[in-house]
Amino acid sequence: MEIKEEGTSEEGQHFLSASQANDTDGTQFTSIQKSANEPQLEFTLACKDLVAPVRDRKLNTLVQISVIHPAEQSLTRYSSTEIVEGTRDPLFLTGVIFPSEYPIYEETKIKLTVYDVKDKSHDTVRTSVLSEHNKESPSEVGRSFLGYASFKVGELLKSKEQLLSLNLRTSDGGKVVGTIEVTVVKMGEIGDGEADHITTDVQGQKCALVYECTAPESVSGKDNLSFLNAVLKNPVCKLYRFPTSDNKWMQIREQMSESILSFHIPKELISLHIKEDLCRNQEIKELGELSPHWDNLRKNVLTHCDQMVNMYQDILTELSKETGSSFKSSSSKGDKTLEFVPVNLHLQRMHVHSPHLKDALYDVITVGAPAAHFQGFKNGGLRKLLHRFEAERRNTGYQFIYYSPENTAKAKEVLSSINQLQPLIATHADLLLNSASQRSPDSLKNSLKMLSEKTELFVHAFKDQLVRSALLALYTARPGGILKKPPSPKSSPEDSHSQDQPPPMRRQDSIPHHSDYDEEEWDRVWANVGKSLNCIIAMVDKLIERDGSSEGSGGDKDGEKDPALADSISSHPREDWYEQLHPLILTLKDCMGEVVSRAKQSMTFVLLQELAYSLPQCLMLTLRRDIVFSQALAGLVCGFIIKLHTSLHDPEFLQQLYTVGLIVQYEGLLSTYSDEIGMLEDMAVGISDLKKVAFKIIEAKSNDVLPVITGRRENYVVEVKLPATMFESLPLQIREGQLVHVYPVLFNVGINEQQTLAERFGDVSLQESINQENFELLKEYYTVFMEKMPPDYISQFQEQNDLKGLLENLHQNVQAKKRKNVEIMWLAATICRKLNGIRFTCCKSAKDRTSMSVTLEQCSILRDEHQLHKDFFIRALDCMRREGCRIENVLKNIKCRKYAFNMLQLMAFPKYYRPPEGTYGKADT
Ligand SMILES: O=P(O)(O)O[C@H]1[C@H](O)[C@@H](O)[C@H](OP(=O)(O)O)[C@@H](OP(=O)(O)O)[C@H]1O
Repeated sequence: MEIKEEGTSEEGQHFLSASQANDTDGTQFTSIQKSANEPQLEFTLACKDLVAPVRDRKLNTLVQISVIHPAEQSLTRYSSTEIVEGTRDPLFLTGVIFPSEYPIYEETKIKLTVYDVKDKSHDTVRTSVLSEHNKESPSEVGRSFLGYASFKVGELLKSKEQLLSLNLRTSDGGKVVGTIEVTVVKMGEIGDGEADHITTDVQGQKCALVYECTAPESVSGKDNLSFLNAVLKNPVCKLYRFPTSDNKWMQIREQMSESILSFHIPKELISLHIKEDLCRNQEIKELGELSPHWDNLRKNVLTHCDQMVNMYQDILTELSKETGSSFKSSSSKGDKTLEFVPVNLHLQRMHVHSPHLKDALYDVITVGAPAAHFQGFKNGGLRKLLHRFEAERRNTGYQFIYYSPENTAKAKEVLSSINQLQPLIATHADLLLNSASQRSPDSLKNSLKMLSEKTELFVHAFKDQLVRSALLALYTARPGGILKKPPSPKSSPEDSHSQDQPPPMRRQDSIPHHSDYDEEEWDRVWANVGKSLNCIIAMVDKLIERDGSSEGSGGDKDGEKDPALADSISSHPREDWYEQLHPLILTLKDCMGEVVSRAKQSMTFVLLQELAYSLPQCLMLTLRRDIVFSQALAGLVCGFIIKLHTSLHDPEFLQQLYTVGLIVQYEGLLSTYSDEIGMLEDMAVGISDLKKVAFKIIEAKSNDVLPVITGRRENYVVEVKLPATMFESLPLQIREGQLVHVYPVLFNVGINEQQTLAERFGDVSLQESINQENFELLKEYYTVFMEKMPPDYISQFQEQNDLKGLLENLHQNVQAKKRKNVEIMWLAATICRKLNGIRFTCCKSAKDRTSMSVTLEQCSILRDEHQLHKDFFIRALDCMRREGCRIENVLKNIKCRKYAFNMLQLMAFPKYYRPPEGTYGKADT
């Protein structure tokens, strides 16, 4: 019989669709699907009275689960249990789960093969697909066959109490070598009080394990899940049962899913960059006539900028070929065409069903640290590169005007406001005229209100010294436009500080004053907008007043009009209002046009300065920042959508969304040594840049549920769609479009051998300053949270959570000069969970160290929140690492079931970050 391996990203996880599977070879099979999103079948295993091949040998056993699909006769390896040591009656904690997508039917046959493991270092070190000729696969090395049993799924489901007790037989089918019990697990389906007592002897200790569940409790709402499944792909599911401290069972479903957002967000973002840069290039072209010096600079900038846009377009074309992709493997980290795509992004979910407690979900997004791998780290990462770039720009005396990053950002913001507000004001002005022509006072008042609001915003956007100083600078750059003193932007504190130093703009020092420049002209142009709005307001007041008075005095008590007044009204024909307002609106539009043209040019001139200095370095830095941001944003959007869907039922969470916003906590495991310093420097900036992102929740109008991004580099809004029924259940503020802000924080603790080197011979200051800065950010969020959430909620919240104590503890740990202080990560993660935040764990590839950390976090939660029996902590940890979702993650990344650690590396790891024997080794990463 042919044997295939399942459970790899290549084969096992790309399941047949239900319709495909139901009709294989035209034969109909009996479906066992219960509900679209629930696993189809879950069972646990235990053996009894196993017979050892050699007398008195203590058995170390595992069960390998294989599937014989009814349409084929070949055997597909599906999963394994963990190894239970030293007993003839092993009770396995790792169960078997067939997720909703898996083609399994009542006719499907399951084969259970029990092995005695002699050498653990060989076990689980399996390749993904067995070679046809190699019958003795690496998985058989170090283990010997004890016996097997098989059953049909239908037999199990129809059995009394959904339990089968099967004889294990030798390969010739003759001798019975023990029994194996298969018990169906119905997570959340056993009513309160029902219990199934199992007595077992685990590792020599007798303990009565009670299998008991509380009433079913939907943890996230089934409707939400189906919607969520539109963005999550290729789930890998694992099942465990662990004993609690009062000797009952808890059940754990572990799920790991890819997301199509891995590719969708980068594509959206690159399209936006292209749009933004094309628009900027056009604005630079439209700067008007410049002196030969500036004109040459402009030409040079445009050549480079056009090349850059072409490059983004090429990347987008390449990415667009990746239709349907939802995963970038760790081995593709350095691929140029996939640079914007996050590495190994997954939702890692733990669903806990434990006695007496409500079901709980714990989500962590695992992803490779956002970093520009293709560009490399020879010169460091963004944090250092940006800092160096600014310092050089500030200190180089050359023919450019130095605008600080704050000023450049401000210029982009002004340009963005112009582009947004000008069309809006024009629309509201037209609506006002429309109301006027309909002679509708109420509608006129409403239109005027909207017009005034937007115009005030518009006027406010230019209330900045930067616009004035840039106008002056631009004037000097025009042919013949020269000044005595160089214009210098004064709005940033850094600049006022640098005023004490000699001014850097030496070229302009020698330029004589140009007497023609009228510095007040801009104020006049700008003020004219306000003035023309005031004229409109006055006119509307007048029109409404006249209308009111004519109506009020013209009608008698019966509502009949005085014929004399009726005459006077008819002398103001209907189009009067329109005609009165029309010229004023035209004036407003003209004044606005004048402001826009000047402000746009002056702000574009600021951007030209930034670009003109150190081409192409400046553009390469922007590219690097875009790449890192894209990876970070893809993860964030994924985390946000998952959080939203799983917490939609929680009114406090929804209130938190629009009153406070969400904390997003990143755990970094990078070392501060060699290339990973650069990665950490990239990551720190990428995560900090997420502050520029806000979310808007909108109603989905079609089946396209994918988020849409709007905005430009300084300011993005991600529109997340919800189906009508869910959208309607949201608070009014969110439905009305109030933005949801995010507060990203990063805590990094290097744990590997490289970090040991950094601690002994290198420098850990980068990690220290990141942790300190981010502690301050976390504290700020906490303060806002306490201020803005309702007092009733806060008093209850404080009773249940000692957040203040946790923060104090974190602060002490951040200050302490302790090596590999992983306490920082546990505290930061706990605070994040308690604050309802979004959790992330990252290392270089999100494969090995991340897997250790995320499994440790899961087991620590089970211990602290779900009373995991203390004697089973390590066993639970080993189960998850040996047979859980994370080893599948390694497999799907590098096609090998081994964490890429060697003994030496592991010796440097903190104790609980070391995987069990047999699961690690030299891997070709
Ligand atoms: O190349 P060796 O010496 O085997 O070291 C590995 C590390 O031990 C792993 O920790 C790295 O993976 P993670 O970044 O997922 O932890 C792993 O990263 P990679 O999978 O990206 O190559 C390697 O750096």
